[in-house]
Amino acid sequence: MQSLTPPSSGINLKTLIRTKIQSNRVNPSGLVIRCIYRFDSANAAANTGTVSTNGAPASYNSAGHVGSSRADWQSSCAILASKVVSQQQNAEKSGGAGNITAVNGHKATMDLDLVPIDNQPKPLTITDLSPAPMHGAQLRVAYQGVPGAYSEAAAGKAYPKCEAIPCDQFEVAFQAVELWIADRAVLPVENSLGGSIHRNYDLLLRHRLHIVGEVQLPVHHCLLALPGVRKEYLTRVISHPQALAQCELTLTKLGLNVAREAVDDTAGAAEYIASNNLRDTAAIASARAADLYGLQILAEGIQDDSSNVTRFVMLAREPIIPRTDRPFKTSIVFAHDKGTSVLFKVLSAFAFRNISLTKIESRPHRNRPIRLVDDANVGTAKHFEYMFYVDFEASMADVRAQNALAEVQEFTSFLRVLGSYPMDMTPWAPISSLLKSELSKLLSIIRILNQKMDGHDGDNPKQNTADMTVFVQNLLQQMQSRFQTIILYNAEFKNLSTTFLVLRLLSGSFPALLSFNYLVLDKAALDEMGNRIDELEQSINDLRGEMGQDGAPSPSASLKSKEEQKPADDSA
Ligand SMILES: O=C(O)C(=O)C[C@]1(C(=O)O)C=C[C@@H](O)C=C1
Repeated sequence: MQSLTPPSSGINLKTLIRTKIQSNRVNPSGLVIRCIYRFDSANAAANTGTVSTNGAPASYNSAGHVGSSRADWQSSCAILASKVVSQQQNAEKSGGAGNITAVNGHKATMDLDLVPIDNQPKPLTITDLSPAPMHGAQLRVAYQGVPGAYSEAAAGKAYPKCEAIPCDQFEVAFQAVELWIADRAVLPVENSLGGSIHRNYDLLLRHRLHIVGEVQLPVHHCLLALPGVRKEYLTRVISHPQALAQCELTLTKLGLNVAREAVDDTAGAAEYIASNNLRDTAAIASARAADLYGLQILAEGIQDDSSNVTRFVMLAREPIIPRTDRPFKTSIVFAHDKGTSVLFKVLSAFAFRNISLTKIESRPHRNRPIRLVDDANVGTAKHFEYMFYVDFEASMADVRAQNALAEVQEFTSFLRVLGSYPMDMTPWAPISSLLKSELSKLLSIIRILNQKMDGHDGDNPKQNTADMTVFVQNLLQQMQSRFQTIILYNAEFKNLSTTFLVLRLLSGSFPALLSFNYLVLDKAALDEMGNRIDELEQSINDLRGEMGQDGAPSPSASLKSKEEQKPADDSA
């Protein structure tokens, strides 16, 4: 994965490492960084010591803890940074703003009238962690990414009015809390479409923070590009790997069979396009990222499932006191010397007590990834070893949970409670309200278009054709993207009256639009919009059939018949 960090005005990993390399006189091609990791008892035995980035064997110290000084901690983070430096060196060798190999290589000059990105908070980097700043009264919440990332929104949902602190890596967010730079971290652990964010599972084990809460955030992805860029110009789409995975099918449906490239976060992808003036690249990111970095939205709601949700956990230095007066969840991680055969026994400890599991995840047991079982007759079986992460619906204050864990402990060689915390019970945002808001935006676009077509907008009656062309193209692009969103929502939309209303309006508006737009829109765009209307109508008819509704006159039939009546040379 490429790494994008904020504009070069701030101190970042690159500068930290450059300084580090110079002061240590280390040859970059054989960079060896002294690193002491902090690990659990389960990991302590094997994961401490000197790590070599050039593949040289590592040696370990016996303490199994991070060194007591800040310098020790910083050097441990230099591992991340060394990777960044090598990427940067590659980028410098290969050159070209089109490559995302540079770490936040904001070298390209900006000739766009964009929102000044320098006003945005910069992601926290290793150097910012020393010395610890004075604490204000506001809760400081670390998240991974740059402003506009979904993690920032999750931080705001978890802790309204908090001071959200952007961090360039998940690891930095963990460390920020451990070093009292931040009070909490909010990190994604799983998504309903893309699955688990494995890195954070591994980091939960490596660090000593406690899960103190969870938030589930509906993730509504947009396709963003520089103003004026059209889908046809695109040769690649960049985003966080999770976001790329969540939009895979829709991108293909949109005809975007272009290269996909993974970067560190969604908003970072948007920022990168803006900073490097990349006209052949689109980002998958939030509407807020479009606002912040001056990009236009080419398509909205492009996630493959309209109810796309990411679950984030809130982390703190201290656990919260578990309660039983509201729904709680508990997260544990365990391993066993004898491998996976114990899994059934562990899980039955919950089943017998009627405790529901909400999630189970396995990760490689990094200390002992392989277990050899020798059998003189048949040879040697090589089993992979796992750490198991389980979330269950009960509070640690609940005696059922305590008994279940006492039993689990009997079967496992390692068990840790990652946290017992209130479940996110916020009501599900009904899809119809999202759809209604999309429809009302579509309606206002149609109204503006109608005014323009009729020459009633009055603000500039002498507007020349070129201005009008750009204006209408822009509005039609917005309409297309609203259509896309509506179609995605429509599958779940049961109340069809608003949809019919809009279609009727459209059937009134389109003939005028079409007659004008034969001059200003290419045929592909028109066809695409026509197809969308047909698809929408088809799905509405299907639903109406299912619901036994009376047939209203087909809006698109009326659109088509009006279109057929249009004179061939109608270009006014
Ligand atoms: O890149 C972002 O905006 C993030 O906040 C990260 C992240 C993730 O890690 O899954 C969060 C939510 C979305 O699922 C996509 C990306």
